[in-house]
Amino acid sequence: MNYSKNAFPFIKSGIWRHTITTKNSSTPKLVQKGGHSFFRKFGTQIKKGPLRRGQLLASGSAFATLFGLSFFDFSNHGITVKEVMSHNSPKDCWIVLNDDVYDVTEFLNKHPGGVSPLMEVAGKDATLKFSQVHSTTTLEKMKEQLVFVGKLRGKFENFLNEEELRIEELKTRVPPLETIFSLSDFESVAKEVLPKTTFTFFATGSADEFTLRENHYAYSRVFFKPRVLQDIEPEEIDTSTSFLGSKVDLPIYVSGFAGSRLAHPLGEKNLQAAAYKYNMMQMVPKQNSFSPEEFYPDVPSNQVQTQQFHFNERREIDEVDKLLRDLEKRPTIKGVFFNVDLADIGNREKDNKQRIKNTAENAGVDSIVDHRYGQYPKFTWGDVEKIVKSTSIPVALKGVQRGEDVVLAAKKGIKAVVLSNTGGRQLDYSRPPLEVLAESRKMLKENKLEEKIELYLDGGIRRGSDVVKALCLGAKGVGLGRPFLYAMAGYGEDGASHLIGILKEEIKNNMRLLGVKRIEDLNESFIDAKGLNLRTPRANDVLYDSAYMPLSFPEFKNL
Ligand code: HEM
Ligand SMILES: Cc1cc2nc3c(=O)[nH]c(=O)nc-3n(C[C@H](O)[C@H](O)[C@H](O)COP(=O)(O)O)c2cc1C
Repeated sequence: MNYSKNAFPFIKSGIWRHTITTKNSSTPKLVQKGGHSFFRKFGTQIKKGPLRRGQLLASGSAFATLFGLSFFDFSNHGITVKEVMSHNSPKDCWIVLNDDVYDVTEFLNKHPGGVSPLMEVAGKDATLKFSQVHSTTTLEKMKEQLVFVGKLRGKFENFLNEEELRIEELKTRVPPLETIFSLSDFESVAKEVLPKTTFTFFATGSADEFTLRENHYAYSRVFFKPRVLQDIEPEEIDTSTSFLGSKVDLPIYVSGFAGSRLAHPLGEKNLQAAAYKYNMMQMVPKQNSFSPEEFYPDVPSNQVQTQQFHFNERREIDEVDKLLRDLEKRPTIKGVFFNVDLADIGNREKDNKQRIKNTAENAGVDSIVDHRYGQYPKFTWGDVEKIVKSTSIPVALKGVQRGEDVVLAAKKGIKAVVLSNTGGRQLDYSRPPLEVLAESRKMLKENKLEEKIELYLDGGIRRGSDVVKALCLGAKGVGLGRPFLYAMAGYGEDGASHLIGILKEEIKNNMRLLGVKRIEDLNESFIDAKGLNLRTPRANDVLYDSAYMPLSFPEFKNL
């Protein structure tokens, strides 16, 4: 399957016309609830609502063929849609993936993403939802865990539900990109144009979200000490630096995360293109929704990328050599970042609540019990040592959270660490990475190891000033996660590029005002970080706070 952007130039417009032309949807509603009706304009066609998936473009079937789908099946063999739909409970759950019907009842409690995402598509065609989070590789690797029932006969009649209709309409009138001035502006648009379940998956953190909030607020505890009257021409400001030996034009990178295709159909490809445009590093996620065969043909050989990887099963640790050999052959990959804060999945309570609510509604049951804990395999310093010895690729760790571990990593030949708590999605009350950075720099200096390892950090970075503060405290570079998802949600690749442009200008502006010409000249003398560890009252950050979603309490039933 080729998802090359050139094949679908209109996708760049940010309007997801094609998403409603496929038959493979996760929301098969045989009747349109509520009878919404309004005029909608698509190119030269004007349609009057309620929209049916597949109804849209005159060339719908040709389009579907491009996606490797066929709308009609005239054979009498296979399993009917009605039959599939009757297997929609936790005790008897079938789903359809690419016209193959699977019984996933046994798999429900083994699914690393939990029971509820599967129950959301119980008795339905799960192809689209699956492809938004997984690549075809995931299915191939795990097929033996699913029970193949047979081929689907016919097609699901899919209508857009009310939320989807509202979103499609909103997407035709998102604010012009020129009116997006900050990363928070992107977030406000994303909150409107993403389904609630998706926004909740992106935005929320674990438990009471103290870490999620502190990640960001830590930056507000550091102030600048500008140097005045410097002999610097405005155009002399240079934001370039080097990451793991490769030159990049910005000290920021797009982090590796799941779910890009939930934000936009071209997900990670948008990020790759925008990162290349700015010569900014892209960390390619393990959970890339494109398989390597779909993803890498579009990647120029001089792009700067790294690979993020985590282990879902022990087998993957034992077979890590294969991964390393593959990565060694990829010219763009400058390092591999292994997650080290995944001894268990974080308690993402808000996300789970939202999913369970959705799922229970869809499945017509009161509640769903989700088992997500205790699924990750043991991954130790011993494994890390073996990996370092067995590859020529620089090995790095993502998710380090204390100075002692940074020192240990440097001693064991690790080339870089990302000080990260996975954006507040793992252990709540983990400290903000900015604090860990200050601690780590000090401990590396004490151990004379500061030249041995590069320090990166991510979590809560929303302004150029945040970036500059982290660099002053000794970070080589900083990663961003959610802002890229939000930018893509409203505007696809253009949004991702605009986001980088905003940060670049903010960084340059901060450097000019600080009296600093080059990234390597930023140091601790430019900041006052005395308050960094004082997690005491703070001034409200209005933009950040207004986008924040509070945790909700259980609701009474409507009888
Ligand atoms: C039946 C076939 C499926 C298989 C074999 C499968 C496999 C997996 C695997 C291996 C992961 C862990 C990924 C990682 O941590 O690297 C995962 C996570 C996940 N899956 Fe699935 N999955 C399936 C179906 C689905 C469907 C149909 C949905 C959505 C409706 C879904 C949604 C998710 C989500 C939301 C996550 C968690 C992502 C995260 O928190 O990072 N999965 N799945
Ligand atoms: C929706 C979502 C999914 C994520 N998935 C992963 C993942 O699969 N692997 C990983 O290492 N980090 C993952 N992350 C964490 C990011 O890589 C990054 O550490 C974090 O988002 C940085 O915080 P920020 O979002 O505040 O910028 C995910 C983050 C989000 C928001």
